[in-house]
Amino acid sequence: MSEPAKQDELSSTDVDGLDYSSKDSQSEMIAMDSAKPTPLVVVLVCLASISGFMFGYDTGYISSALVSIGADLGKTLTYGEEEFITAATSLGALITSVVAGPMADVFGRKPVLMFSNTLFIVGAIIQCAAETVWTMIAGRFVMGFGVGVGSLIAPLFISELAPSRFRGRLVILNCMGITCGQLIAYAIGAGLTHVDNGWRIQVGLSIIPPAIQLAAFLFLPDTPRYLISKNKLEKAAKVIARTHHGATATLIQMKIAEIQSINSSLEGKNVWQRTWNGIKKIHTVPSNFRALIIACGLQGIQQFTGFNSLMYFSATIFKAIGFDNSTAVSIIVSGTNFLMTIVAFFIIDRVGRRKMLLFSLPIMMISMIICAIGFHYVDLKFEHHSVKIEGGVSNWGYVIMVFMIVYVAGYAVGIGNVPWQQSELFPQNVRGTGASYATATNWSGSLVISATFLTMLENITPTGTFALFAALTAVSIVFVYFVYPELSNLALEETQNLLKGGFNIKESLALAEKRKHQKLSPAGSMDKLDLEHIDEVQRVESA
Ligand SMILES: O[C@H]1[C@H](O)[C@@H](O)[C@H](O)[C@@H](O)[C@H]1O
Repeated sequence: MSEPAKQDELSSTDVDGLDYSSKDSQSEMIAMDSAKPTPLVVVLVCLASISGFMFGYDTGYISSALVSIGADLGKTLTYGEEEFITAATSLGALITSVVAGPMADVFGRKPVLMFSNTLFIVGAIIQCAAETVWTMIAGRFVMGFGVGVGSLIAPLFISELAPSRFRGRLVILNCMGITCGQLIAYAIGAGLTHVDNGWRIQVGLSIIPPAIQLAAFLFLPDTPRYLISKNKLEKAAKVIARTHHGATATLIQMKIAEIQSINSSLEGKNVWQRTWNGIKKIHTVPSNFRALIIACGLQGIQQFTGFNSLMYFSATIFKAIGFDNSTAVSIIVSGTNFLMTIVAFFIIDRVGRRKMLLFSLPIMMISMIICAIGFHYVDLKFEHHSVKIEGGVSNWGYVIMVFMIVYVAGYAVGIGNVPWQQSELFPQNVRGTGASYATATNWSGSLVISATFLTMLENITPTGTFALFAALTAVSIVFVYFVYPELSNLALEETQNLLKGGFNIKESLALAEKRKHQKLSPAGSMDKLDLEHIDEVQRVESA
C-alpha cells in the first residue's frame, strides 16, 4: 500500500505515442467527456450520496432523540451532557476530516469511503446498546468519525467521476442526500418522540444505509483519476470504458495521457514523505494556495453566516417568538432547505456556481437584516438559555418567520451547496489534502456556531446576532466577487489550471460560457483544454 503501485501493462509510452493534437480526436474527446453519465456513473454517484444522507441524518436526529431519551441512560441528562452528546459527532467529524483527504490520496477513494461505513455502523451499534451517558457520547464520537470521512470523500469521488457538464449536478446529489437526511431525521424524530426507546429505533435505522453502501462498493471500482495517479493504467482504462459513453480505445488512451500529462505525482520514498510533500505543495504552489483560499473561504462563509443555528435551534427561536408547534417549524426549515437544494440541482450547471452565490448571499443578507429589525420589536425574555415571549405571535413575529424561510431558501440555492464543489479546485496530487482543509473548515465553523449561538442571543441580543450574521454575509459577497471564478462545465484539468497566475475571474467566465455553448461534437473547434496561455504563467510561478 505504502509504495506507488507498479505501472500496469498499458504504459505511458503507448499513450504518448498518440496523435494528441488531431482536432477530430480532440472534438471526440470533448464529446466523450461531456456526454451524459453512463449507468455505472449514476449507480456510483447515487451510492456515494448515501454518505451525504448519513451526514444529514446523523447530525439531524439528535435533537429529537434527546427529547425521547429521558432517563434511559441511567439518569436525566443535564444541559451540559446534552451538549456533549450533540457536539461529539461534529467534533469527531472535524478530527477525521483533517486526515481523510491525505488518506484518500494514499489509499484510494473507495477504501476510505468503505472505512467510513464501518465507523457509521460501529458508532450506531454503540449508541443503540448504550446504558450510560459516556457510552452514548463514545458512540456519537465514533459515528462522527464516519461523518467526517464521508462528508469529504463522497463529493470528491463524485467530482472525479462526473462528466464535466454534469459535475455540478452530480455533486449536488450528495448535498440532496444531506438535506434529505436532515429532513427525514426530523420527521422520524417527530413521529417517535413519544415511543418508548424511540431514539434507539432512530439510531438503529441509521445502520441500514451504510451497510448498503459498504456491500455495494465491494463490487465497484475506484475513480479512473485515482487509478491513473497510482499508475494502474490497465484498470483505469477499463473503468473509463464503463464510465464514458463513446469511449473508444484511442479516446481512452488520450484521456489517460491528458490526465497524466498535467498531473505530476508527489515525490517521496514513502507514504509519510509524500503526504508531507502534498501538504507543503498546497501552501507553496501559488495556484494550489489560491484554490485553498477559495475552498476554505466558501466553507467558512457557509458556516459563519449562521445557517446551522437555524438548523439546530429554529425550534427554540420560533418558540421564543410565540409559535407553539416548534417541531413543525423545524420540519419547515429542513423541508425548505431540501426543496431548494433540488432547485440548485437543476440550475447549477446552467446558471453557474458564481451567479448562484452572488444571488444567494444578498438574499440571505437582506433577510437577516429584516429579521434583526423584527427581533428589535419583538419583546423577548431570556430564562436559563431559553427565550420566552409574553402573549401570542405579533406581526413582527410573522415577518421574522417568513424572512427566516426566505433566508433558508436563499442559502440552499447557493452557499448551502456550492462549497461542496470544492474538489474541482485542486489538482489531482493534492485534491484530497485540499478537500481536507476545506472540510475541516466546514466542521470547525459548524461547531463554533452551534456552541456559541445561544450565548450570542443572550449576550448581544437576537438583533445583534442576526446583524452580525448579515455583516459577515456582506463581507462574504465581496470575497466571492473578487476571488471565486466560474468553474461550470470546465473539465477538472481545466479548473485546476485556471488558478495559475491569479483568480482569473474574467477568463473563467469567458471559458465557462464557451464550454456551455460548445455542443457535444464541436467539429474541430476545441482548443487543447485552453491550457496554453496558462503554461507560461505556470513556468514563471514554478521558477
Ligand atoms: O451543505 C450542508 C447543508 O446545507 C446542511 O443543511 C448543513 O447543515 C450543513 O452544515 C452544510 O454543510
